[in-house]
Amino acid sequence: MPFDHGLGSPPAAGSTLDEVVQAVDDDSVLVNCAKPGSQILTKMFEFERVHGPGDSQEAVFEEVRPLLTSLLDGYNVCIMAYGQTGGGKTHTMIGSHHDNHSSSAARDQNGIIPKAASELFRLISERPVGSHTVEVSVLEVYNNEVLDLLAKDEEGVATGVKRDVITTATGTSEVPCLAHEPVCSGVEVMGLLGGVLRLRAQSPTLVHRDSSRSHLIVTLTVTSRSANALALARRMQSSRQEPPRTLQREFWSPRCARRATAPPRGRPAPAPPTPEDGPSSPASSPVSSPFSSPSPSPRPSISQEPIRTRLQLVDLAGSECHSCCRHLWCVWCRCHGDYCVVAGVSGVSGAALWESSCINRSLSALSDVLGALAEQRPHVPYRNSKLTHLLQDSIGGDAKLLVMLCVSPTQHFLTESLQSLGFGARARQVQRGPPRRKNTGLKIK
Ligand SMILES: Nc1ncnc2c1ncn2[C@@H]1O[C@H](COP(=O)(O)OP(=O)(O)OP(=O)(O)O)[C@@H](O)[C@H]1O
Repeated sequence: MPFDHGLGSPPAAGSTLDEVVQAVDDDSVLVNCAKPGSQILTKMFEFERVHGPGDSQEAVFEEVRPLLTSLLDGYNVCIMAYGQTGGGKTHTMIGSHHDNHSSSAARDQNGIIPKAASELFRLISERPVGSHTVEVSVLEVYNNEVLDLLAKDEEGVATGVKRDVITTATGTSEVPCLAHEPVCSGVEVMGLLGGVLRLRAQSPTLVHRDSSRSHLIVTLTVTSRSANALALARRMQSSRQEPPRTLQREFWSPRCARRATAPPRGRPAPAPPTPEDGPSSPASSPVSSPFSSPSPSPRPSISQEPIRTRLQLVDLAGSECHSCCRHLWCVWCRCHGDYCVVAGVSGVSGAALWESSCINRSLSALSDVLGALAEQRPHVPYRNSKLTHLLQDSIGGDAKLLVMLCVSPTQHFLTESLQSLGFGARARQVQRGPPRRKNTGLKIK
């Protein structure tokens, strides 16, 4: 990584002496350090897949691709990047050309979010027209506050509106009033994201000039409608009959409902609602309905209700060990809890220190949650931070979860790399139930 050689004296060209973290094969990382005057450290970590510095963004995305099929097959999916500041999380999740994701050079450098968004719409294009609709929401967790980056003020400008996280009656976490934007292509997703990324908190750290000081959570919510419901909708369209007005309420999002009556330019109109979309039966509707005719119609069933699945893409803020504890055997939790506050003596102070402390506390809370889940403790402290409360359903729930660890190979960042690898090892110990598929009746062709 560029910052690896930005501190201290750069190693001679081609030198690997400074590299103490190595990808030894497809699934193993070897940490091998013989620092003069200290004990030799040799430690092996195993993961599902390990990529070296030479691997392209496309190669990394290949790990993610199958999860998008899972998303359309009814699973929730969460992909998060974890690692020290400057370690390559934003590069991995978004890419290094934030502004223009569509030129071919930029496409090579695109990260998981733009690639996943276009792959998702490619997969949707292979399914029956109108069977899937997608909405995007963007949240930032900054200084332990949740900001809705798509929410607009009265003048229609996105400014980042503070939101709450609540636990619903069913025990899941939810953000009331969260803004969702309907999207129809990967380019549209990145256009929206490009517009709001400028709101994301950024400031320099000791090792990274453009460090993101907040956690970013981009969520693509897919609403899928079964083949039966679609067939019925088409029959209605071909007979040019209007659906009963009351049924329009059954779209889950008010924005979708608006779109059903007036689709924006360039977007296909969604299929009209069907009786199976909602609980109101034609008999109870005061409006004369085509479905009250004696002609046979598909029986309402669970499989005909729209289902929602969520793809959460998380670019975590970078963990940061300050120089007060930057030595080989530093215990990582010391600089990820309250101890961080004393790091002011190392040159970080005021707002930057507070930011840093909030980031480290929330990452510490994330690690605590993983620890509680790994040890199958009866209480999992999700609510100790907004980050873990928000991600509760993905970390401990029924989602397919992929954690991407971004580590530096150099000795200078050994402490941080060991900490990140330890976090990954802990995440692997978590034994959850198998990911749960939504709406078993949904048949996807
Ligand atoms: N694999 C890589 N190949 C080329 N450049 C990279 C790679 N990883 C990171 N970089 C570059 O290194 C710099 C830091 O990366 P990035 O912004 O992704 O770090 P980060 O982990 O998100 O940091 P922070 O947590 O401080 O925001 C960027 O300029 C990025 O383009």
